[in-house]
Amino acid sequence: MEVTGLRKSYGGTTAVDGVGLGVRSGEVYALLGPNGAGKSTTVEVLEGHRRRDAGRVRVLGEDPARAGRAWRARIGIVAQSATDAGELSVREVVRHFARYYPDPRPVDEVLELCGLRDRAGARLASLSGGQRRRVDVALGIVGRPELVFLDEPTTGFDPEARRRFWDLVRSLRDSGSTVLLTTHYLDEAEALADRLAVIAGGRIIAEGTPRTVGGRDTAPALVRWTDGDGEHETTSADPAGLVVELARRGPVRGLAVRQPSLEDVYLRLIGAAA
Ligand SMILES: Nc1ncnc2c1ncn2[C@@H]1O[C@H](COP(=O)(O)OP(=O)(O)OP(=O)(O)O)[C@@H](O)[C@H]1O
Repeated sequence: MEVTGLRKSYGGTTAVDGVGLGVRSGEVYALLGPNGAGKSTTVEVLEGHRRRDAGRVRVLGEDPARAGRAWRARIGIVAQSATDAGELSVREVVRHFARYYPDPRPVDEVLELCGLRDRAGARLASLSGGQRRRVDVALGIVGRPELVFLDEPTTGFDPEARRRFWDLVRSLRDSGSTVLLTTHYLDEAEALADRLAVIAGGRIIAEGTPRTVGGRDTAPALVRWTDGDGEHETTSADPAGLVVELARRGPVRGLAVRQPSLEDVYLRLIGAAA
């Protein structure tokens, strides 16, 4: 995916204000940002579901605004709003969607991958919120997509379901799919993303790997220790040097060195952009 100068307004509200990004084939790319930052609008333009006001967009070599059925069969979408087909069973709805694609995954494989095998015969209306969300994911991957859009896919998942879903995303990547993920869970971005971008006010304010974004790898570290004078805590741009110095001074207990977490960096970036 290649995006430059993407803009979109709704009436007087500027939702996306000059976004540029590139997603390489086979990577998991996460878009992070607060509510209303412009993530879904960006994703919807890339999916071909929303018209843009300006900018150049290429997805799998085509402009989503003009791409046809064959292009659509190569992408999978898990949108924010849930599927509504309450009277059908889980298996029926997955089988139904599989018919839209030229080379679908076997229905049982999809149910297994999404942790829905035990609920295959249940009507959608009888599922819990998290189980419904898994059906959305199942419908997004049944077509064996080259590119998968996951817009806040694990909202409402319990911790075990979230871990299973992470395994599913990794197996999608291992099978060669490219994944664009939006999420509010920073641990999810850290666990899954090869690269990520932070978006605020319709602009990308930082981009990098989970380890390096926003200067995370070079930011001062928090160092805590206890010695004969009591407990101490300080930030240091040279934590290794500080630790050597502390060891030279005398016995130290409870030594901990903590680099900023992705959440620390994210909150700093968002705060600076506000
Ligand atoms: N259909 C619409 N009509 C009018 N304004 C809209 C519409 N969709 C989004 N907006 C506005 O555009 C801005 C960006 O919204 P968008 O849904 O892209 O943000 P988001 O980053 O996906 O937020 P969230 O994390 O809450 O899903 C917001 O100010 C929102 O109110």
